[in-house]
Order: sequence, then structure tokens, then C-alpha cells
Amino acid sequence: MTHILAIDQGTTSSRAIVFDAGLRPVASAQKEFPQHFPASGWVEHDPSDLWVSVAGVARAAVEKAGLHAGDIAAIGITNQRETTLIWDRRTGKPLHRAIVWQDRRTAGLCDRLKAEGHEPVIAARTGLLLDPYFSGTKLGWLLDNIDGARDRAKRGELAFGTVDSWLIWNLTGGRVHATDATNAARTLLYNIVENRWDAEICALLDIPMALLPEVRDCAGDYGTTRADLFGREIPILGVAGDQQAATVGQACFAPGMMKSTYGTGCFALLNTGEKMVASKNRLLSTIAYRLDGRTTYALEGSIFIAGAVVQWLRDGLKIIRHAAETQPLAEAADPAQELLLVPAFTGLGAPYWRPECRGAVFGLTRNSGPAEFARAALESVGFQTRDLLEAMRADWPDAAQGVLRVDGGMAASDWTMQFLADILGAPVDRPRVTETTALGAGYLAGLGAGLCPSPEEFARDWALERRFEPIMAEAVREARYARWQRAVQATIAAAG
Ligand SMILES: Nc1ncnc2c1ncn2[C@@H]1O[C@H](COP(=O)(O)OP(=O)(O)O)[C@@H](O)[C@H]1O
Ligand SMILES: O=P(O)(O)OC[C@H](O)CO
Repeated sequence: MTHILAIDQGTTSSRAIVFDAGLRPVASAQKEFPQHFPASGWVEHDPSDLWVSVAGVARAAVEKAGLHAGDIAAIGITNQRETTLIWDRRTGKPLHRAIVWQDRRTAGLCDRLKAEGHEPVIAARTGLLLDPYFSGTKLGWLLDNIDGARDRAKRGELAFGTVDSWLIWNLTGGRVHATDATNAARTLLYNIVENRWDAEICALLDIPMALLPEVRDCAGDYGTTRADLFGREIPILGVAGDQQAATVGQACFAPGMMKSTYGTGCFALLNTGEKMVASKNRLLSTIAYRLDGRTTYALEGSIFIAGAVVQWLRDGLKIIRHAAETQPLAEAADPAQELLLVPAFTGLGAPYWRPECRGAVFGLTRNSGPAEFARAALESVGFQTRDLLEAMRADWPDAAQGVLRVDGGMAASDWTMQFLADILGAPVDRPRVTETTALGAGYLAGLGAGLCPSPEEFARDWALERRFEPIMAEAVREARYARWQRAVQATIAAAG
């Protein structure tokens, strides 16, 4: 048994990668699945699409690698976080579509809880804020809106889970109802200081605790797969939310190390060591990973629109056909024009947390065209990351010294990464392996199986592909960032 199977269940697609014992990718498979938008601001996934796509890509990746189940020592799971599911423990049938992390339907409930003054206590215990992003209010909505669900939940008939738990349940044939500490940390129901479900917060949200999964370490025993899935049972030995798995995959094991993943959104995590740091600047505190019962914490900045702004250029404005076309366009943009885009398409995330905001463009002239829009779109990703870094520097002064490790689809854009280094005034490091999320899950499973080396040794193997050094003059950098900050304030003011 020489290989590891990593499953990465993301917001728009499911991926599986087979790694060899040296954590080199050997084969992979990917499948997109439908998104459902039943009302404005609502986003849902069909639970069976999640499970069926995962089972399909997992089998396909093993087959493509020319391997058999007997060659796979362990499975690691990583997943889109916060997305909320509820199912019947007896039949395994979901009671509703999954409510996706992007879904804003519980904004009213969050406002009410904030007005009642609950946010400080919730933040101190969970590290999170009262935003519809997290699972707790989504689960409350499901219990309020599915006939008889709360009573059935009280009787212990139902199970709640984030996507990891749903996959573990299905992989094990309903034998294991568990989650890992990083996914639990995104629910709004988990006390990350004491490492337990928080009974008082559950009571506040009227969530029966009989619904909740057992919380385990990131490298731990999550049971074995049903024998019929792969031809024999395979142990599941690693689980982490995707941004935490990327933190592990980027080997950000020392306090002060930071990674930023540029996919649909952007999520920056700063390792803060074994003590939870409470943010004074509207960042989230979260669990980076829990190994052998020891928790390592992180500060997180979450931006909802990063690569999605490039998708908007392609699908909305239709000024590009492929994401990579943004680079030549940005290079060709008129340097005399100062088009600035605040891509608050679904509100602003960290550090503003203004769900009511919508996007804005500043500095339009009659000469503004596709090239200027492409440049403004790519630059918006850099400006938003600077906002996060400013908040991190204020919370944790060491963050200022750090190099930023980047990954995700948009990290492929050299132009964007150079602008990022320029506007941050800090080096940006892109690793050789950019599939860091799957790598992190694979590493955790390999650790569980005793196949992979210690975190220190794994960190030594992290290999740089390219470093982007800041070259923009300090005065230009600061003037441009100040203009961005004014644009954000104007965007917030316009939302009323
Ligand atoms: N060369 C590129 N330049 C700019 N953006 C890119 C480039 N390649 C991919 N992207 C963006 O990266 C995102 C895909 O990254 P990925 O990590 O696969 O995202 P996710 O896991 O959220 O689906 C898309 O939004 C796409 O627009
Ligand atoms: O699936 P991704 O890569 O868009 O990541 C989603 C995040 O986990 C949401 O918090």
C-alpha cells in the first residue's frame, strides 16, 4: 500500500488526486456539478451531486493511476467549508438541498442576533462573526423551514454535517458521523477555545445537540469505506476544510507564516500558533489544524470575489473567452487611465462584512475599454488582499515581516501576482505544486497512515517555483492604496 487518495470537494467541482508515498501527484480526475439559485442571494447544491461526483472522480483517479484499492493506504478528504446539510440517520436521505457557504438567506436572522448584542460572546467563543456565511444560522433555517425537522432532530433521528461529514457518512455506508476540528470551527456552534460544541450557542440558535457529529483530529481515524465502493475497504485517515488543507499543503506550520488561495474567492490564513488570537480588526479566528489533540490556530481573511471577477469578465461582460486572456489585456491597458473596480458583487467580506454592498467602478472615461476593465479586475484582487494584510498586521505585527505563499487557479496569473507583491510591498511565493489543497489532505491522510514524514520534514520539501518581489515605488503604492480605500468607503456609503 504505497499511495494516498485525496478528495477535494469544492464549490464548483469535485476533484480527486492520487499521490505516491513521496506526495507526488500521479493521476487526477475532476467533475463539475450544477449550482442552484432558487432565489436572489440563495445558493444550493444537490447532496447527491456532491456524493456521486466524489465517488466518480475517486474511482476514476485510482483507475487512471493504474492502481487498485489495495494500493491505496489511506483517503484524505478536504472540502468547501460551511455548506450545510441535514439527513435522516436511518435512511441516509437528505431532507433538503445543501445550503452553500455563499448563500445570504439568513442575513435577517444575523442582523437580529447582532441587534440583541450576541456577537461579542459568539466571536469570543467561535472566532467568527454573525454573518450568513457560517453554518449555524443555515442549520437554524433548515430546522425552521422543514416540517417537523426540529422535533425529529430532538429525538435524535437526524444528522447535521458540513460536506466532509456528508462524504464520510456515505463513504462508510452510514457507519461514521464525524467531522474534523477545522470544519467544526466554521459552524458558529463550536467553541474553538475549549474544543467542544457550545451548548449555549446551540440553545440560542435552537439547535438540538443530538444533530451534531463527533469532532476528531485532522489526522485521525474516520472509519473505512464500504467494501463495494472500491473493491475493498480503504481507511479514511485525514480530514480538513479546504483553506486549512491548503495551509497544511503550503507547510505554513510556524507562527507568522501565511498563505492566500485564489480560487473563486480568496482566503488568507496566518498561522498564530497554539493560542487563539482574537481579532480586533474584523478578521476571523479559526483552527488551522488539530494534530494529536493539539490545536494550532489561525487568523483568516475571507474575500468572496477573486477569480469570480475574471469569470464575470468572461461570462458577464464577455470581453474575454479564457481567464488567461486577462494578462495581455492588462499589459495593454492605458497607463494614463485609473479605472478602479470594487467587486462587491455579493457584498464585502473581511474586514468590512457588509453583505448589503454591491460592486462599483470609479474613474471611467470615454476611452475605458476591455483592457482597462481587465487590469482593474486583476488589481482588485491585490487591493483586497492588502486590506486583509493591513488587518493582519494590526492584529499580529509579525505578519508584516512575512512572505505570502500563494496558490489556487488565479495564482497562475503572473501579472496578478506581480501586482500583488507591488501593492503589498512584500514578496509573494508561488510553489511548484499549486494543488496545495489536495496535497494538504493527502499529507494529513499519509500522516495518519504513518506513510508521511513529520511536519518539519514535509516543510523542508516545500519547493518554490517563482518569487515575485515588489518593484513599485513606495509613494505610488501608498497613493494607489489610499485611492482604493476611498473607493471602498464610497461603495459602502452608496449602499446606504
Ligand atoms: N490565468 C488566469 N488568470 C486569471 N484568473 C485565472 C487564471 N486561471 C484561472 N483563473 C481563475 O481562477 C479561478 C479557478 O481557480 P480554482 O482554484 O480552480 O477555483 P475553485 O476551487 O474556487 O473552483 C477561476 O475563477 C478563474 O477565473
Ligand atoms: O470551494 P472553494 O475553493 O471555493 O472554497 C470555499 C471555502 O471553503 C468557503 O469558505
